Amino acid sequence: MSAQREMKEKNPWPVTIIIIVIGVIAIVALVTVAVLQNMPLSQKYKYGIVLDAGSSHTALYIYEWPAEKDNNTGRVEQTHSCKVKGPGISSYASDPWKAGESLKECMKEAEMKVPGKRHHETPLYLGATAGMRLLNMENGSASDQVFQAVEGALQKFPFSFQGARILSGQEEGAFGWVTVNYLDDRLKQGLETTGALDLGGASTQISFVSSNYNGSESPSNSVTFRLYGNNYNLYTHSFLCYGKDQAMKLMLAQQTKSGPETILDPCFHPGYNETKSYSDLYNSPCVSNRKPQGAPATFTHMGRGNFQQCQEVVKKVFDFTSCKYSQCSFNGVFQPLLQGPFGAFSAYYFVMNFLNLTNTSIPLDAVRQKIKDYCATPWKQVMAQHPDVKVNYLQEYCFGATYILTLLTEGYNFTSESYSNIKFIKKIKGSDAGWTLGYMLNLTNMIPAEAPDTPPLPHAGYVSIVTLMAILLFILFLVSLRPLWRRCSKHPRII
Ligand SMILES: Nc1ncnc2c1ncn2[C@@H]1O[C@H](COP(=O)(O)OP(=O)(O)OP(=O)(O)O)[C@@H](O)[C@H]1O
Repeated sequence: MSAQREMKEKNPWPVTIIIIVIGVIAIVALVTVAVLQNMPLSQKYKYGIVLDAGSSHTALYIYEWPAEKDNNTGRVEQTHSCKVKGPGISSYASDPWKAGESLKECMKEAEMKVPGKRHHETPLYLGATAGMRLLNMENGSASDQVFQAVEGALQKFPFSFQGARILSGQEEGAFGWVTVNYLDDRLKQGLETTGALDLGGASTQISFVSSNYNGSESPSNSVTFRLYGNNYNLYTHSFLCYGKDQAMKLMLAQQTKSGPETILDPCFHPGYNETKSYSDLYNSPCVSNRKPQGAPATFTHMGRGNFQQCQEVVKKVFDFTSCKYSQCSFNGVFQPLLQGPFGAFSAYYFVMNFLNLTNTSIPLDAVRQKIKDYCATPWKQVMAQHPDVKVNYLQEYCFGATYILTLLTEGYNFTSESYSNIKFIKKIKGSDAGWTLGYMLNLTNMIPAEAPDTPPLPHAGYVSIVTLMAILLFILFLVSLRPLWRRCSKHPRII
């Protein structure tokens, strides 16, 4: 009986198996905890809405980011955009309530897109750009009334409305630059930044960091940022009246100085023939003081389709005669030496994309030739080739492309070499390039001034080390049981 008990006590296998099972369970539990610990709890998101009230139209953007990465390094993404039907809010000066009405459809869409339980905490901003800047210059009370109407309409929605205001040209340029560099991940990583070129309807912005600009020359062009622990001294300038639509008015004003009844415009296709009103052409503060005395009510706008002549007329809208700084772009505005890559968006993209010219490795001479051929194409043929393109856009691509090329090369001094540093872009990683994202990131303090503390090990490294250590400990434990194994193998089992 006692010999039998001794035999039972000396059989170590059940104990060993139990130890192995417990050990395996312990390893699995440890690794599971390590994997789960650092995972986002449940995917909760926060939202922000920005309305870009531009001169030509208003667009609504919804941004989304993981709630636990709020105020940190979480990637903010555009999840939805809505183009407001009709013109920009500045066009409703004589019917301000319609400006508010116009936003309702997109706002209702936003109500559907943002989860109901997040509505009240979702900030809603409206930023107006050059159209409202011009209206405000021209008629301050009309601009106030438009804002009242817009604010009244937006307050009726369940979001956290943070106000409607006009952005300065400097803000528009700087936030466009923040957007591009945030989306490209250049800020967090402290990489060389990308300059931003924005061509709107009524203004155009150029923003970039140049190592030979510290803000001392022409300080009004300087914006400083401290982002993720890096200091940036940004050069930025917004040219009011040099957006695509207002620049066209400047160009047409050049050709109608003497109040003619007909103009043969080199920037429009041969065969183009439209009757236009002088008061519509001269209705903006960019040209109103140039309206020819005694001009007839209308003029016949005919196309000639000549790129070189168009370029000559376009050049005349820039003033290259005076510069009180070490160097200027145009109109006496300081500009440091161009540096680094550039992202060109809004109308830069629309126009160059239409002409299949977004590839900037195409030599400038070939670009010119393509625009030349396009401008010379008869208007009837252009319309027949592009039945799906809105005529309002279609008629302006010849002027648009000539203006873009002239602005870049003569205005900003891009050369045949530096032209290839430009990338014509619409979106970066699914988000539209423009000032809206940078504006929201700034107002929600989403980009920290200092680099956030990062854990000493990345999550994958942490999990690997925990797994490895657990396996090693288990092997050590098994090795420590060696005397038991030996006993087991030296004494054959007695039955
Ligand atoms: N698909 C398109 N093809 C050609 N031109 C377009 C297209 N879409 C918009 N545009 C034009 O491009 C220009 C710039 O448009 P965008 O919406 O960026 O300017 P905006 O915000 O209205 O102007 P601003 O920023 O000066 O207030 C406008 O003249 C607009 O009419």
